Amino acid sequence: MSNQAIGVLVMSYGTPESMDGIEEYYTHIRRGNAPTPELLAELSGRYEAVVGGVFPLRENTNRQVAGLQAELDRMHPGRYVCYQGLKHARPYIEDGVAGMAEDGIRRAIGIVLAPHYSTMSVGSYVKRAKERADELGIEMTFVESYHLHPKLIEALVDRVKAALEPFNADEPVKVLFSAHSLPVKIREMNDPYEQQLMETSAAVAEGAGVKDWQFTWQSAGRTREPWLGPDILETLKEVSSEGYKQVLAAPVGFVSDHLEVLYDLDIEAQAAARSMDMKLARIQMLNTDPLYMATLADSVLARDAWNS
Ligand SMILES: CC1=C(CCC(=O)O)c2cc3nc(cc4[nH]c(cc5[nH]c(cc1n2)c(C)c5CCC(=O)O)c(CCC(=O)O)c4C)C(CCC(=O)O)=C3C
Ligand SMILES: [Fe+2]
Repeated sequence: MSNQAIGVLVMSYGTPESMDGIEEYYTHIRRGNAPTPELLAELSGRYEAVVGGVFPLRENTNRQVAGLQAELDRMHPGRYVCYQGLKHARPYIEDGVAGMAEDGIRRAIGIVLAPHYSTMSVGSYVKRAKERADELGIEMTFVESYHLHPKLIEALVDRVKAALEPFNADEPVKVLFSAHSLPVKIREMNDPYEQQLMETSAAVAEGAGVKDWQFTWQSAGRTREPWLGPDILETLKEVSSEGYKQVLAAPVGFVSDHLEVLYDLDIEAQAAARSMDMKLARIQMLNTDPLYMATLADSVLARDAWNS
């Protein structure tokens, strides 16, 4: 059975389904190596602190996939069918590709719910999808990044402006753009991740009229190898020692409310800022912002080589 529709594999990091699923999830992230009891307890503690039985990334990813489908239907009724594929949870990336094959899809486009390309992030999603698609005879192309898409920048500019409003306008505010750290070894691979993040940050700062900003990393992994820094906790100390009392966190490397934002920023960084007597606010995440949904849809259409 052949299906003329174009499959759209929407890929995201994935999150456990419940507290009981954290060990399996963490084992998958660690490539099959079960975490030590200490590591497991530490991660479970972070989820417990924010979610209380709900894992917001799952709902948000579901809503983003539905939002993209609706936007594609509006632009090209009936041409595209979205499937979900997660990196570390079910439905896995391979399950999403298999679902397309079951429906008779022969041609597909892959896109990741993360704007910036790294071989260690988007590159690994693409590799897994492509391997399964090759096995199943699906012709597949990929959106690699969309970090400077004008609608993405506009959505982030709106959020920075809105989040700056409640600050005291007579005192300086430091804007800290941030993203998930990666192992320092990406620098040897000529990886575009850092440059793309700097480009997004500079474009958003310019659009929002922000002059006083810097980029910082967050959420480095718990491994022995060195990760990109400085971490936001160090940067907050530095900014405090320079005399700042007001800071806005703009985690432009993420598109959804999830652990790295709700714990690492809203609980951990917030506590650090409070201890230094600084006011720390955060921009709202994109989630299903119509401008973000349009960014994804535009990027899919631009990759549709079969569109005559
Ligand atoms: C680049 C990047 C993004 C952004 C791009 C993208 O979205 O893809 C991202 C997002 C996310 N990372 C997340 C969670 C975790 N990441 C971990 C560990 C790791 N992340 C890495 C990279 C990234 N991660 C890497 C290189 C590791 C080390 C292990 C490995 O080499 O793979 C660990 C293990 C424990 C720890 O180290 O903290 C957890 C729990 C969640 C979901 C939160 C939720 O459930 O709400 C999200 C959205
Ligand atoms: Fe991560």
